[in-house]
Amino acid sequence: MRIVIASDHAAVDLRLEMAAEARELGHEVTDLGPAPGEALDYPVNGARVGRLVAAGTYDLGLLACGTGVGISISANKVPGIRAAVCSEPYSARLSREHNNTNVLALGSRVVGPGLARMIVREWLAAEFQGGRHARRVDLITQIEQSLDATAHSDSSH
Ligand SMILES: O=C[C@H](O)[C@H](O)[C@H](O)COP(=O)(O)O
Repeated sequence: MRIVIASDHAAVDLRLEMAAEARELGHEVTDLGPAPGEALDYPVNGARVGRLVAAGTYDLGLLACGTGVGISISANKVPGIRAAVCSEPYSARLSREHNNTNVLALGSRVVGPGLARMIVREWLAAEFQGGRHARRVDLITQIEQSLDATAHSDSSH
């Protein structure tokens, strides 16, 4: 698969580890940086990766910051992005199988390199299961597009 990866300044080493794992698994990986020593605010690269995945330029995105939280929130602001921050492989796998995540975020101050590689491996190997999960992911998309019935009933209060 075509994968785009990026981080902020707090997660350069972890990002390189994640990129290496994806490449070793045979994926085509584009690394947007930043370079070691370069300061970069996490929303910049969260949004960049989100836009590139939402546009279909890449199949999946990998992100990292200190906790994975800020950069995943940033990516999730892009319509069409379902980013999950994970610190163990089970949630990473289920995030693909049930939630059809298209971006995975990890925290460099949360997980070590070995666990990060395992999480990336599990996430990349998993596949969306569809079925009842597709209905729920469609509901998420409707929320994003303000098309869900709940949004209309809320507006009457
Ligand atoms: O969610 C935010 C991330 O964990 C950032 O990596 C973190 O806030 C960066 O902090 P600092 O600039 O103090 O390294």
